[in-house]
Amino acid sequence: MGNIDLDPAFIQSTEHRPVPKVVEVSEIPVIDLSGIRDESLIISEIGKACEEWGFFQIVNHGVRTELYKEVEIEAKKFFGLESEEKRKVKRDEVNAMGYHDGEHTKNVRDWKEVFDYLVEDNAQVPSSYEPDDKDLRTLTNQWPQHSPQFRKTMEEYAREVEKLSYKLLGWILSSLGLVADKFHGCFKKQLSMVRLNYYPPCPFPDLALGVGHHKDSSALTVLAQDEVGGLQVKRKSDGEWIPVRPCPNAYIINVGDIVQVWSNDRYESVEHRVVVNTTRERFSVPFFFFPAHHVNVSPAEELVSEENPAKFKEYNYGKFFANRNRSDFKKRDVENIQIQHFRIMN
Ligand SMILES: O=C(O)CCC(=O)C(=O)O
Ligand SMILES: [Fe+2]
Repeated sequence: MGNIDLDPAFIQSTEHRPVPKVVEVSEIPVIDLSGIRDESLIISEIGKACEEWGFFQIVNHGVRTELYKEVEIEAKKFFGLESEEKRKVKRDEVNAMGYHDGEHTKNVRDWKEVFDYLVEDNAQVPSSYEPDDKDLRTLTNQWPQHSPQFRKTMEEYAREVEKLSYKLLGWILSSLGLVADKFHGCFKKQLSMVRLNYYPPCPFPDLALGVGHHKDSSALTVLAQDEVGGLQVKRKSDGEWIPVRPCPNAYIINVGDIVQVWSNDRYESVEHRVVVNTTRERFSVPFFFFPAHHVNVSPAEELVSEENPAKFKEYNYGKFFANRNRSDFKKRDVENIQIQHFRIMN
């Protein structure tokens, strides 16, 4: 039966038509963290996922579902305010915390609005990325005044996810044969922050992205997403963009640049991006587990040997952070700093 003869009653709407090429989607692993499970099993599943994907989802993670629901409610209320109200807590060149609607990833503007806050308020960071400039400045949280509940909810949420992050880091390090708390001290006076992301519907989803392709500079990231979907991960095996299917009450965990360096390249910080759509707004909440500014990052000595020399030179996390937050690279059209710049070519 040719198309011309087809009774229109058969014709599916565009979104439901089968696509000619069926892409086989393999999913990132889902790992069950329930306390009754054998910890060594959890560790080996995490190790395998870090090696193969750099991404995994976790369920039964212990963070209360109702608490995250409150975060979502407060985030929706906040982004629904008049822009004049949101701009009262706008971040600026000096203080990187607060509201922002013009973020760029790799010099292209992202289709999103964000609100950032520190897990440990205040935090010290280098004033400039120049290696010889020893000046520090203070980052401070800015809280919107429209709802007394906002700050309380966000602070409680940050504390819960921070606890989870230490556990996850411990398991990741154990899977590498390292002592679980080897790097815990690096997070005293941490720069960790929570970001509320709001992606409005976009009339040009084929032209713009919610977040352009990037890798996280964190040790690891703990991300909550709603049921809309949009996050895509670059599959290590073939470089295909694979959607991360929303899974109720799960967190998405990804290896960040710091774990890549600590692991001496065993675990890679994998590229990801966010696509937008024309009809549905989307919310997501990443927790970036960042060390203190004075921490110098280099491969764990246990993972370096004559046969397996260090793949990275040491770098200072504070300077890396300051470099990422430079206000001049958009204008100068240069690439922002990457751990690749510290790679040792053997
Ligand atoms: O919204 C998401 O799903 C991911 C956002 C993200 O990758 C980021 O903010 O670094
Ligand atoms: Fe990211």
